[in-house]
Amino acid sequence: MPSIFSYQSAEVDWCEGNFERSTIIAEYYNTVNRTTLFSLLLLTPLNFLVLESAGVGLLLLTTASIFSMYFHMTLSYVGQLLDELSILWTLAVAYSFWYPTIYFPRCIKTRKHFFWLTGVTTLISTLMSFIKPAINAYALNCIAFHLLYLTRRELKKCDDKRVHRMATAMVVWWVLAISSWISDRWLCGLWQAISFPYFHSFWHVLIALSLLYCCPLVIYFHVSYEMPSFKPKLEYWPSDSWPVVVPYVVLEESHKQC
Ligand SMILES: CCCCCCCC/C=C\CCCCCCCC(=O)N[C@@H](CO)[C@H](O)/C=C/CCCCCCCCCCCCC
Ligand SMILES: [Ca+2]
Ligand SMILES: [Zn+2]
Repeated sequence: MPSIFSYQSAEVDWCEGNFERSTIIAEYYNTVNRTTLFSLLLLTPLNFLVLESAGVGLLLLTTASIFSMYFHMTLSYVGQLLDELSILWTLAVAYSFWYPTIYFPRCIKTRKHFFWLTGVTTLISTLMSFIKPAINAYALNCIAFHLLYLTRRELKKCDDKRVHRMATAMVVWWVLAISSWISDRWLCGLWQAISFPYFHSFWHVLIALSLLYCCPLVIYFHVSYEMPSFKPKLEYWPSDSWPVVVPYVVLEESHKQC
């Protein structure tokens, strides 16, 4: 019986061929393409200026990215669980810190109670994730649908064009990302037949781009709900008109918009 640390002991194997470009890296392109890390490096200084707690989220996202590299390098059972559980706990921390109070379930009165609810739910999910690891990634992807629902509700109340522009960019990149993820999972035979089994690599790039827009939006709504003495504004670096931009949040004098 192989050890849980052994190469290829994971339940999941992505479409890219194993050990084709290296003898120690199972899926070369899925391992070396680390856009998440690069985009986070860009986001870090910009977001820290606004919200100190964003640092925790960024640290967890960086950890998730490193575990994902380890997973694709080894395709081990431990690698798969580290990859999935680090995403689960990052989402849990993001929900506990930044989930708007107005969306709390009726029985939850304070953020402290919500923190406990998130903690217990995540702990139970962590234990359940060992039962059938192959379905964990599907469950994690479903969380994006809840984020889509929240975004839709927020956009209905908000007429700031910059917020709508950023949310559109986030959703467009996410649609492309999830299409690539599903293509790699379900249509691998087809991609191998045309010698192009790299859609999981595209997923890494595209989900990182979606997160690049998601993080400032999360901060924007957090500040507008929980820090009423500030008015957040979404900006793009170096300027709005550039084709490639880094989005970030600035705080102006209080005058609530959304
Ligand atoms: C100020 C900071 C705010 C941070 C809030 C953002 C919280 C997002 C938390 C985690 C997302 C990490 C996603 C990176 C995944 C990289 C690893 C990976 O590719 N793993 C795969 C295997 O290698 C695995 O199969 C993938 C599993 C599915 C992950 C699904 C994550 C959904 C996250 C939702 C993204 C938001 C985009 C907006 C949607 C409208
Ligand atoms: Ca593979
Ligand atoms: Zn991956």
